[in-house]
Amino acid sequence: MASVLPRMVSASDVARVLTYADLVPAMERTLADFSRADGTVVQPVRTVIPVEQHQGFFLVKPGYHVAGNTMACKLLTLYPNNTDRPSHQASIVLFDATNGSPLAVMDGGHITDMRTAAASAAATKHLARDSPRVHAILGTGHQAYSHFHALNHLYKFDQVRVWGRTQANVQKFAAETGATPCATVEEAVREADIITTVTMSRTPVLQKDWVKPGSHINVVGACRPDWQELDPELMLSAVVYVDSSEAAPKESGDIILSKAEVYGEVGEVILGKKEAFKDKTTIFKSLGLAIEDVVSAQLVYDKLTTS
Ligand SMILES: NC(=O)C1=CN([C@@H]2O[C@H](COP(=O)(O)OP(=O)(O)OC[C@H]3O[C@@H](n4cnc5c(N)ncnc54)[C@H](O)[C@@H]3O)[C@@H](O)[C@H]2O)C=CC1
Ligand SMILES: O=C(O)C1=NCCCC1
Repeated sequence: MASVLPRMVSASDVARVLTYADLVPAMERTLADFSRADGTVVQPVRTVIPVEQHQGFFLVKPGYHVAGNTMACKLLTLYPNNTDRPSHQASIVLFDATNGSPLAVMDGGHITDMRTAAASAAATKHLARDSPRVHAILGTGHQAYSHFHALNHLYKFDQVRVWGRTQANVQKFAAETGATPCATVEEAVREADIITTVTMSRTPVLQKDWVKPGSHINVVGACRPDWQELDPELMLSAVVYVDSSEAAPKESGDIILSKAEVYGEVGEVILGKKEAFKDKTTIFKSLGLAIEDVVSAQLVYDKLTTS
């Protein structure tokens, strides 16, 4: 058979068909499937190549969802100093797992934003106390916007607060979303029920003393072994959940440098294998699973080919 060229899928194609209504339950199932550890998901810890000459990183993330017969690889660059383009740029190649043919080459930026936020929403659903009233977002970049929308999809908050290190960006985010702008992290997180850290910081931005006991914290930034977003005392005082207990001790500076114990994977909580300690302060340390990209890419492809 002659080779067939894969379909090109743009960011606007993705934005047209991908919704949190589909993605939050899909990521909930995917986190659980990953934690089955029975071969349902085949996924190595990602390869990260430092591009030292340009202060960047090149990440390669392949995954195969056996039960879903879905296979893809995300190629992602992380250039924290970019100013004229996004700090994270990605392409996802989706394959037909039956015969190995490439089906599509997709823009991976919007998928990364949305699937990360949907995974945090799924974790929050299982780890946060019921009826949270205040959500505090630290950071004003792509993930700040996607987490604002994904968490709003799940809950009706009385108030969403935002803090960022650049006040102009805080004001812009507030004007665009209706969130309450905050001048300091302490002001943003005071009495918050849910806190989401989505910064590119390499040193802690969130201190233990500012956090209400019993809150839930999604820690989404700091994907390098020497980067942190949280005060080590906060890490040590909370119950720490991760997406992958294989990747976390290799990749998460918040875990490695604080020496915090990982209680379990959020997927194990969803499966009922581990407890959700909702009465305690809970942390979901997200590093991002390749299988989240695989399942999201297949969802986009299915929607585009059936609509
Ligand atoms: N866990 C996961 O699956 C994923 C995690 N991420 C991580 O989430 C974080 C946010 O990603 P994006 O929103 O796409 O990036 P972005 O570049 O769009 O936004 C980064 C934000 O961090 C802020 N920032 C930079 N340095 C800071 C510092 N020293 N202190 C406080 N704030 C600082 C910037 O002002 C900006 O608001 C990054 O750390 C990124 O690597 C991104 C994608 C997936
Ligand atoms: O899974 C991803 O995609 C990412 N994870 C950590 C930060 C870079 C993007």
